[in-house]
Amino acid sequence: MLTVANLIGYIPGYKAISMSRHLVQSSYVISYLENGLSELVAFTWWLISMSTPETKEQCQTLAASRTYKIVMVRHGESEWNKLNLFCGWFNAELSDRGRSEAERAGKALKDAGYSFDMAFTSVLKRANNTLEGILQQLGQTSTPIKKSWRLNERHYGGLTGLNKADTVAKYGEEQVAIWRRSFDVPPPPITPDNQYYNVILNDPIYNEGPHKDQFPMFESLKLTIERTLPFWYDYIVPEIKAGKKIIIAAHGNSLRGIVKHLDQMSNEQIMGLNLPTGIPFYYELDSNLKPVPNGSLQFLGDPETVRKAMEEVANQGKAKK
Ligand SMILES: O=C(O)[C@@H](CO)OP(=O)(O)O
Repeated sequence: MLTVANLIGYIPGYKAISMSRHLVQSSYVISYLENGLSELVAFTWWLISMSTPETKEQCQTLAASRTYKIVMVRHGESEWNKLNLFCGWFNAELSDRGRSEAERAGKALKDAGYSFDMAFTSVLKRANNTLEGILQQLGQTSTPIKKSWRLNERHYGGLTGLNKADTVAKYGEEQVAIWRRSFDVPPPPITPDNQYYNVILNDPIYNEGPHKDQFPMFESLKLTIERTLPFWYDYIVPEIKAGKKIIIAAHGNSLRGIVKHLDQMSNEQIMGLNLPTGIPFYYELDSNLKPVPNGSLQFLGDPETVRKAMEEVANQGKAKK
């Protein structure tokens, strides 16, 4: 009788499948999928392999022991970081230092042996150009890139364009710290008299969303997470689970949202985290996308450089000396 099993058994290269049940393991399915052979054949094979309780258990054990490494990087220094201005959704350029940071990040990733199948970034050019700089160093400029406003920096509302140290002088360090790092206290909304109101609202980078009716006028970290996590689940998680090696080039606060989620940090814990510009970090996640032991937030940089760079970001919200 011509069954699917027999049929597969007669396809050269797949004969072994029907000869030995021991060979039927999910790792073979994964490797065949990764090698680009017919997904249909691999899927049929998987269906057959799942038909015995032992192999089903083997599959489950193998799947559960699989880990995933993902890399994230905050963009290099922007022109507005350099001027110490609240930037948010304004589309600032990278500074010269920012471009060098991107180049250095790419070199560090190359030296550590990284390569990527897929990249994610915001619609803001400081993150896009950082990613391009990294991919250039890796010799991987044809890596598919998915951009989304959901990975943007938080919208800094009425603070957009203000100097951080001047804002400290006017409102005090404590208030500025609350605006910058509290979990759910938003900055005041941006209003039409702000010179960047129309520049941001009518920027063609937002043609694909968000819709004008839902365009944010301010965002706390909580609100930022509420629009970043749907993108994480809908677009990033499926690629991670498909075994793709991914990099996310985004922003201080959109990445703090992802870090908070992955590490299940409390609202208080996340307040203390300042991500440095242009220093890549990675996570190693288990099959439930929870960090494995020692798998959370590992920077690719020497600890002293990372510490100083984090301190520099924290100090942007302090009074001028
Ligand atoms: O101004 C901004 O958009 C962000 C990041 O540059 O600043 P902060 O570190 O104050 O959240």
